Amino acid sequence: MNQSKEQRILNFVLQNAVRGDPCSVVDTIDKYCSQKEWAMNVGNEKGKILDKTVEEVNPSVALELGTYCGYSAVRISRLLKAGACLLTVEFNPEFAAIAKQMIEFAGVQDKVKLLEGPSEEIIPQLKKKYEVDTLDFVFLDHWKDRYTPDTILLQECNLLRKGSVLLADNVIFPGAPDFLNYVRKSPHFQCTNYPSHLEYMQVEDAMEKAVFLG
Ligand SMILES: O=C(NC/C=C/[C@H]1O[C@@H](n2cnc(C(F)(F)F)c2)[C@H](O)[C@@H]1O)c1cc([N+](=O)[O-])cc(O)c1O
Ligand SMILES: [Mg+2]
Repeated sequence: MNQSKEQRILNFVLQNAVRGDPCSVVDTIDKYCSQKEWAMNVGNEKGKILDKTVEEVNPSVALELGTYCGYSAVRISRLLKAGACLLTVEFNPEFAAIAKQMIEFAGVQDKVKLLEGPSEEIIPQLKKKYEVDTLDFVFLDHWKDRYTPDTILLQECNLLRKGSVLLADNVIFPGAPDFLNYVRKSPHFQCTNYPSHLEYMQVEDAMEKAVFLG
């Protein structure tokens, strides 16, 4: 049974990155995916926008939708203060298994909680089952047609507070037009666009920051 691309990415990290060093894990994934096999990690260029936003917010509780191989979970959690945590949601069991190993190799497992399942199931459980009050930061990088329904669901579940920051990947490519429309038209969000490029490619992309106004 030949290996998946995600397994090859993990193996490359296990053999080439420094155990316990999140930066080396992030750099090693970027090296593999820029030189050997493209993969849908947020990448280093948009990753720097993600870093700046996380540092600005300095979240106590962060949520990521779309773990994939764990690249952005490692990237985000390396910046979290002591006692802060990232909840990351992954739907695909194979990807979740890869991400779990990636997170453990990077040594950030104490800051990251990997939740397996669909967002429409997990989001309504965050308060009672995962003891979340409100979310300080949300990174949206899962299926693009889920950005809007999940943003609405987060509001319905009272998981956002005045100042909660949403950051969405890929609002240009592959694109999330209905999400852009929704947050930019809503009186409850203050939006900022950050032009960038698709990971490992010279294709236009952008990230959108949407601050919840309450
Ligand atoms: O399709 C893209 N991303 C979709 C990403 C999808 C990932 O999010 C998971 N998920 C689904 N639901 C949930 C949750 F949380 F809801 F449960 C989590 C999926 O299993 C998958 O691992 C994409 C595509 C390109 N591209 O260039 O084609 C570039 C990118 O940066 C991309 O992010
Ligand atoms: Mg993405």
